[in-house]
Amino acid sequence: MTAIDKVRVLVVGDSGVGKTCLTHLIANHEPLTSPGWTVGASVEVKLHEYKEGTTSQNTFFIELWDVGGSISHKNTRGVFFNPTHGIILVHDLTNRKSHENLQRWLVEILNKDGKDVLKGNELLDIDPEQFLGSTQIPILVIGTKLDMLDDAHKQKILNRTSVGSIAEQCGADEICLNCHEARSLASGTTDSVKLARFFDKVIERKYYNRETGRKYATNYGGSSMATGPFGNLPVSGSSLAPSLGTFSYLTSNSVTESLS
Ligand SMILES: Nc1nc2c(ncn2[C@@H]2O[C@H](COP(=O)(O)OP(=O)(O)OP(=O)(O)O)[C@@H](O)[C@H]2O)c(=O)[nH]1
Repeated sequence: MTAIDKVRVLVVGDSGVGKTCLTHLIANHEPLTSPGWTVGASVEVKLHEYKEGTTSQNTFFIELWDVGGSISHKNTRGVFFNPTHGIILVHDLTNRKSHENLQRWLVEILNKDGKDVLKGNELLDIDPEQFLGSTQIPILVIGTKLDMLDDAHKQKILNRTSVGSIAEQCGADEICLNCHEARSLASGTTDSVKLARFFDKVIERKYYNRETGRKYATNYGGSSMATGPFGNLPVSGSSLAPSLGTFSYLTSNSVTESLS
């Protein structure tokens, strides 16, 4: 019998940047071309192999919380931010403003009352490195709609360094992709490796002792139940692969919590 630990990753960014398409691609390995507008938050779940191929390999649930980006829900979406074990900051490569706004998203998540960094509605000049220092929450920056750039612009983006970008300021990796293309995150690609490394970091921060590298003990009540993303779920234990069938509704259907 087995129990599977979970981490909660927020997927945030302005409305329309492609968070729902991206979340679907990460969780299902296939594109979603006609997403609905997200009201509140929708959750997709995937199984991730921590440090795959090493002696430390272990299976975890990753909950991907796709938080609706509409400004009209700004005052209420804070309910989705706790706890936060990792953050995926999403921007649209064809919309520079959506990249500039990522700093606001960080402020909103990490400093919910905006104290010291917001003056009225204006963002004061903050240093994300210092701002993040105490939290050490792993961050990944993803630029979407790569397919909508002309070749010259695409090359420029793919060849640019992260100097001065929010990714550099946060010490984060950066991925640029087309969410409508399954191959964008196909296993073995550089971007899929970056994504796996990010999930490993999130898991490590929550479940592993930094000094010893050992996993903290987790204590579950029933040995025939796994703590699933939305509560306890029966697990067949002898092999993980068959149990995936039991969980398939979690990965194929989104759960939407409406705030309105
Ligand atoms: N061409 C192209 N279109 C994309 C890509 N990613 C998303 N889109 C499109 O962008 C639009 C918005 O995508 P969503 O995933 O709903 O965006 P969102 O960030 O979840 O939006 P909210 O729910 O309002 O927060 C949809 O029409 C998507 O099909 C991409 O990589 N390339």
